[in-house]
Amino acid sequence: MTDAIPTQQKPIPVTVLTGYLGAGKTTLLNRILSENHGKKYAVIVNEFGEIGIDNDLIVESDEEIYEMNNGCVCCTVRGDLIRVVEGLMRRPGRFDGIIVETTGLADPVPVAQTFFMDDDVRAKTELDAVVALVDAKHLPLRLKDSREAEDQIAFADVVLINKTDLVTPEELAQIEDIVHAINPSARVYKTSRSGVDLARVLDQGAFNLERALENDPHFLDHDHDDHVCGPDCDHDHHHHHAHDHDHDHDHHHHDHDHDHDHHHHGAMSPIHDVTVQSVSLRGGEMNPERFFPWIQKITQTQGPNILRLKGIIAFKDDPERYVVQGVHMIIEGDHQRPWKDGEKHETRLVFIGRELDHEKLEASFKACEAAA
Ligand SMILES: Nc1nc2c(ncn2[C@@H]2O[C@H](COP(=O)(O)OP(=O)(O)OP(=O)(O)O)[C@@H](O)[C@H]2O)c(=O)[nH]1
Repeated sequence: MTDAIPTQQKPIPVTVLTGYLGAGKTTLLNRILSENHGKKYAVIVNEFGEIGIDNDLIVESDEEIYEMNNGCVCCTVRGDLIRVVEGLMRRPGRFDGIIVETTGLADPVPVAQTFFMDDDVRAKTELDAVVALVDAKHLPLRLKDSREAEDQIAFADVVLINKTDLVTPEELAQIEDIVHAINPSARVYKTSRSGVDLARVLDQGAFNLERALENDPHFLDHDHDDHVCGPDCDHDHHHHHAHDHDHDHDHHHHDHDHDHDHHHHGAMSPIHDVTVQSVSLRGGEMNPERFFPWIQKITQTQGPNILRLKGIIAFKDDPERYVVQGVHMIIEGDHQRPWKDGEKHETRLVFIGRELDHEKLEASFKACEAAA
């Protein structure tokens, strides 16, 4: 086309992936990025924990991945999200859709609101569906200790009850009942390893603004947008979460540097559950004979407090990166890919949980180093 007249672009569908820590969001994202569906997605991830492991767990693909900054989802992340989406919109035709993976502790409501509040974003995108992953094994526990888990299900258009391999048919039936009770209108599928026909997740046209407004009459209020979040930020959407201000001082020490213009004083964490904290450990090459017994012992003795652990492990004399991941007492590990030329053989490990003893974890972790 030589004509400079801009054509009206069809709004780009946006899929928001939500679900508690370790429920299977990245596993689903990796399926979307790996399957041969002939479509191109821009992916926006918002991770928790300052040493950026999540990004390393996403499969390598041609897809473009954008990171949102850690921060209070009410303002910092929303500002980031708008900037990223606006950037994408300047390149029409390059993407068939946008996928936003939120952190496991995030409330999906402010993320969804973003697509209605900024006029430019609203004109060019269309919230297609909020997809919630549920860890079938740990849902009963989550409903007891984490408000977010319930909010995520309640707000979803599509719910994947994942990890069906870890529960009995009776337990699974109970989980289904619970999910239906929390959200009677969601489309619900049972999955293992987030294995769902992507036609049931993408391009759903499922997001229902009326339902969102029924649940929260203030869903579209622009007041949310004008609000200047301070340390006492307590937005008036229907979820009231206490904000954690100071759990993790390192929180803003992340590698990428976004140009921020927010109004916080001091560190603001995306964690809405004040009892949850993260411990990030960095080290050199590990001795597998020390590391494996150590991590096993930690998950056995502190499993109930470990909501999530993930790490990229450099073992001495191992040409490949090793990934460990855990949720409570369930832990798995595997080689991921060869270390690249010039890549630093560094070990990074993040624990997210309650009552974690940073000093003890750090000291015992350091004792697993090959050079120790
Ligand atoms: N047994 C079993 N494990 C699963 C299943 N789905 C995912 N996992 C494992 O559970 C762990 C967490 O999966 P992720 O996809 O990273 O979960 P997530 O929701 O992205 O986690 P966060 O980003 O930390 O919130 C990984 O070790 C996965 O391999 C499943 O259906 N069954």
